[in-house]
Amino acid sequence: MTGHTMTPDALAASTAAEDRTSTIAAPLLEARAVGRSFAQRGTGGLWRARQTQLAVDGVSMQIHPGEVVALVGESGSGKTTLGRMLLGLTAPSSGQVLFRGEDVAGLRGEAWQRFRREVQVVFQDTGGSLNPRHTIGQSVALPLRHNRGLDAAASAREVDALLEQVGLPPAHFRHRLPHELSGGQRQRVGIARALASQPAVIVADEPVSALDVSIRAQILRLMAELQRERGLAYLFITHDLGVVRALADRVLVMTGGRVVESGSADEVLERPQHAYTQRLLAATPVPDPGRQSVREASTTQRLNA
Ligand SMILES: Nc1ncnc2c1ncn2[C@@H]1O[C@H](COP(=O)(O)OP(=O)(O)OP(=O)(O)O)[C@@H](O)[C@H]1O
Repeated sequence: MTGHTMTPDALAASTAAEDRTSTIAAPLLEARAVGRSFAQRGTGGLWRARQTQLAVDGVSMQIHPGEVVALVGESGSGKTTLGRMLLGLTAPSSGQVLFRGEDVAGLRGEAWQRFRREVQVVFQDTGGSLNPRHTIGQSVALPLRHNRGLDAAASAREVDALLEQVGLPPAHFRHRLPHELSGGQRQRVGIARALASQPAVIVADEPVSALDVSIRAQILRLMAELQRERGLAYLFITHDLGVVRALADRVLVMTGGRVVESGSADEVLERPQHAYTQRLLAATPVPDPGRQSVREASTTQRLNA
């Protein structure tokens, strides 16, 4: 199957049709013609010359259980804004975001809590958002106590299991403070914290772009492993096409707030149809055989970043 360039509606219909998982599982997360505009301050005066800017313009897309979807595009194309709408952090100006078929705008009480638990985020500098006075153990315990209601003993056991899973030996890291960790180690803590809520999907917004190149592959390998082991779905927001090749099942290409092309990672990277995607690929060489090495990495390769 080849990639496509088409209108958002046609794209949504095609995405649903081409995705074999759509016939067996309802989407976890779905954007239906979502748009978001922001007021922009004009240059002529403080508030007089206000204009609105359409950061996301009628995007439709779906993320199914266990699926890794990459969202690529240049800076300013609207990727983060779309991700924030899928996370419920930014309200759409138009259209709908659905979680397990229900409009997120209408979720209340337990349904809203379930959405907040099951849809987690890992930011570029997730480690930077850790409370500097909380130990790593306390930071990871917080969602266990709040979101899952575990008692102190159960949450201590789970903290250790989670730290172990992200490659941070608990005896060594549990009592440390964030400033005592490297950037890669802090990002592992951020991943552990996201996992603590037992998510079905993680929105990962440039999760490795702040890290040294040598550390990036380790974190990507960890994320690929966790995805496989836990059957997680990811929305991977990135401008790094190497990451797409390494991890993604499906790719959406955004420019100017719109999705202009979608398809399997191989289709889009090997046979890009849209001129924008072709330019993006020409501007960014995509290293090969990373896909295999990251996807098939074994747990023994997990290193402390
Ligand atoms: N809170 C906001 N207020 C005003 N404008 C905003 C806001 N958030 C985003 N924008 C604008 O919307 C557009 C899309 O931004 P967005 O961050 O979604 O793009 P992006 O593709 O994620 O870029 P990057 O890769 O640089 O993060 C940009 O022009 C940005 O300036």
